[in-house]
Amino acid sequence: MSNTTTTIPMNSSHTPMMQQYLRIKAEHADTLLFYRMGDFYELFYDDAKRAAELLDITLTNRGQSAGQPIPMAGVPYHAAEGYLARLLELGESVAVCEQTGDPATSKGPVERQVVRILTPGTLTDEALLPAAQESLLVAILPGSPIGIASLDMASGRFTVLEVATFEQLTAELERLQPAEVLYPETWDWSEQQLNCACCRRRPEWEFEPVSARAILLRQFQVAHLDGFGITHLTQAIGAAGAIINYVRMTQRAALPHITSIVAERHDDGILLDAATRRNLELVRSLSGQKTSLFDVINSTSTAMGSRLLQRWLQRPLRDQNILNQRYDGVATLLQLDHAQLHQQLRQIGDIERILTRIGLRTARPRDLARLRLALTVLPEVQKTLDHPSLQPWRQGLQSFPELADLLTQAVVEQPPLLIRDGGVICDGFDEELDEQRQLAAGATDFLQRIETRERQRTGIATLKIGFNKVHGYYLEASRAAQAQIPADYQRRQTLKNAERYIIPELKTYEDKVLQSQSRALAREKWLYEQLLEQVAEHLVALQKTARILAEIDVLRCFAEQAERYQYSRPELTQRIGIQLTAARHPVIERMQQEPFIPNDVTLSPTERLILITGPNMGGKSTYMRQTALLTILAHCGSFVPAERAVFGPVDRIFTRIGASDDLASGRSTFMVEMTEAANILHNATQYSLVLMDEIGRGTSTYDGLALAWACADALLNQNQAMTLFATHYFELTQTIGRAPGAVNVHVEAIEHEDTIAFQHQVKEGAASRSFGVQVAQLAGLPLPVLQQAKTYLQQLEKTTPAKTSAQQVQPVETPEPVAAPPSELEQALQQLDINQLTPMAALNWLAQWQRHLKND
Ligand SMILES: Nc1ncnc2c1ncn2[C@@H]1O[C@H](COP(=O)(O)OP(=O)(O)OP(=O)(O)O)[C@@H](O)[C@H]1O
Repeated sequence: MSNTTTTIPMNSSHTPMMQQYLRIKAEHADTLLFYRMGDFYELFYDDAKRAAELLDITLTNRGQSAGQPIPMAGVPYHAAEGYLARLLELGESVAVCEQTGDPATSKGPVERQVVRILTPGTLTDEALLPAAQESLLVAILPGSPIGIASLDMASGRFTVLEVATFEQLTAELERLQPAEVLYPETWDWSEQQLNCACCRRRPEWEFEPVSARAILLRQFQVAHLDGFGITHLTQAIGAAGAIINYVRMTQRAALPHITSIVAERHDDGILLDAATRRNLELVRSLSGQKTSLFDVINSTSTAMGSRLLQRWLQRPLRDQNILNQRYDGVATLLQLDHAQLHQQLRQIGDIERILTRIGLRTARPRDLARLRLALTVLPEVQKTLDHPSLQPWRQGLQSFPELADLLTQAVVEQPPLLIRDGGVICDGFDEELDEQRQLAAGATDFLQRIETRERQRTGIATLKIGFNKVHGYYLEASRAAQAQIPADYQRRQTLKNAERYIIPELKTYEDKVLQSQSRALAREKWLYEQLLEQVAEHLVALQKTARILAEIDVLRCFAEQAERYQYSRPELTQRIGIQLTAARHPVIERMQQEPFIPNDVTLSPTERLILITGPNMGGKSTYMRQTALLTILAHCGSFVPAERAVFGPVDRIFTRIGASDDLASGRSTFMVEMTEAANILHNATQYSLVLMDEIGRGTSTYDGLALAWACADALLNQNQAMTLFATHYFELTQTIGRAPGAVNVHVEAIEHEDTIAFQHQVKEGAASRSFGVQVAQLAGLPLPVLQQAKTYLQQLEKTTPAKTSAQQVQPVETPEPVAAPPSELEQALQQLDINQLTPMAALNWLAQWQRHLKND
């Protein structure tokens, strides 16, 4: 965010223009001011220095004012969009100040006004917005509860929710990834805490719930907010009011495209905390490469579909009815010609954002041409979707034949970029426009006749009529033809090789041409505005259609993925648990050359903690992550990469994966690890899926082991969560791994002549060792170091056998809740039916056991 404090004294010794500039700048102290001067936007003083630095443009001086040189930098008006886009991407905001007065009639500097303020979270211009991503404006009202409102200005989607804690707020911010955050000025959170490059403190009163309510009532033109189901969300209403206030201030226009507000409940979706979202790389990969879940499954046909897919992945739903409806949709689309639907949707394009620009009356001619194409394709889409299980979507899809006709009649096939240049409205659409155009064209014809006539009169074959802004129409002849110039020609301009002349007749027609041209342009502009008004009358219905099309686009993408990669339809049940048969990791299976080995997962109340051991690189993390990713995919409505997948209710997914220092906030690897673990232990329930990867490894062996043990125990016996627990502490396989409700599994590896081959197959039972040294060898650790490590390992195994055998961990006291697992002998004894036992059989039984124990 910029801090452009202009250090210029306001005094009357400035030139009149600088006085005007400084007056306007004073009202926009914290934004860059683009001040229109002719064909340029100029920036002055500190703004100029900042823009020159950020945009790498030349910093110059524009004379002096008040005895001081004025630093200045400028960008050409026609190329402004590119520069604006860069500034906004850097988190800057820009106030655009245009000339609003008529230079011809102005005394002193022409009148200027700020017509719009562009901020990262309030963009609607196609050129300034990333197509595939939302740019959300979020407002936060801290308190109890915390109110959150978010607006996607470019589509008009406006939502509110309330959360109880700051952790939940952080999780929501991680989900929303706002482009800009507003919060009360008295609140002291930093940009880093808010996870946003552009944070703005706004006056407290803008968040005041009573006046915020009044603002919303006015915006939606309703008497109360009951219809939106948000009446009780006082804090969220405060935040929503602040958003409308801010957007009105920046747009300086009505906001007709914001027609409703939706209340989200924090727990409607599977809750994912901030760390989990990052760790699972749902829509962004940690490395910044294109390998997030979204990247691999996104095959949507429209940008609005791609943005919706990201929203769904960020907020998996819990409502099984909606999910089943989506599965039905995907299953049906699989049967239909979804390639054809893809083609149709591609033609429909990003109408969601076009509609917003129509609402704001900033739509450009090509927006209307694209909307026209979309409306023409719509009946075909309706036909494609004519199927009973697609009714939930098909029903809401309207077609707009009259509007399509209107746009066909009104707008030319390939309109120019801007209405300013004319040529947008079709001939025959409006009589008056036709008349003006004919006049302009007639006069042009006349000019051509003059040209032919004068060529004949003078005998100069190259004589031609031209036009420029300074001299108007002129006759141009080459220097060589000077001798043939008649006496009634008046010389106007001398060029290197030519002379330009006027004759009185030319001037008369010049006026006619210019007048009729400018009248035609004015009429065209007026007609265009009328056209926008007419389309805007259907805005609400069109927006609804756009929303449905975006959903269809995502479901079609799910169908395509399911078909291409053999995904299957998930089954949902009310019984707690997750069962996956032959499940695959949706990202890794596509990224790597080697075939992916599918694995099963069974989580249920009786097998609720799976303790995973095995060598480094064996596939433990992959196994855990794929379970979470499949759960998320299924709860978006997608099919999943597994032969069979059954999900009971899931309320949250927690992960404690990977080790990263959070140096920015001064937390070490171990501290981050423990903070995340604490969050899990406080919040996980029996419906939660918990992934714990090598907890405790950030500290000393015994501390780590003790912590891992205690965490696993709590998850198993207190939280009773569905837990996947990967560890290198083999001791746990003998303790926790044998407790009721827990199972040991291991990933296989085969050791061969000092090296190791990974099977990536998850099997029952515990692994025996880690193969750390062998994996280090694969990683290319120098041979002498490896040999040394092997020697140390042998020594350690002799002197500190605690690392390798279960009995050796006895000194570590078993925590209370873990029942010591019955030994084989105890189990056999329990099962023995004494009443059925003869003395001889009893003796035999004893002897058998003694032999068995001696052999061991
Ligand atoms: N089921 C599988 N099929 C094929 N390849 C797999 C499978 N699982 C894992 N891999 C491959 O093995 C690599 C290592 O897997 P992963 O990171 O899950 O191992 P790990 O056991 O968690 O290792 P560490 O203990 O070092 O963290 C993966 O990047 C992937 O390339």
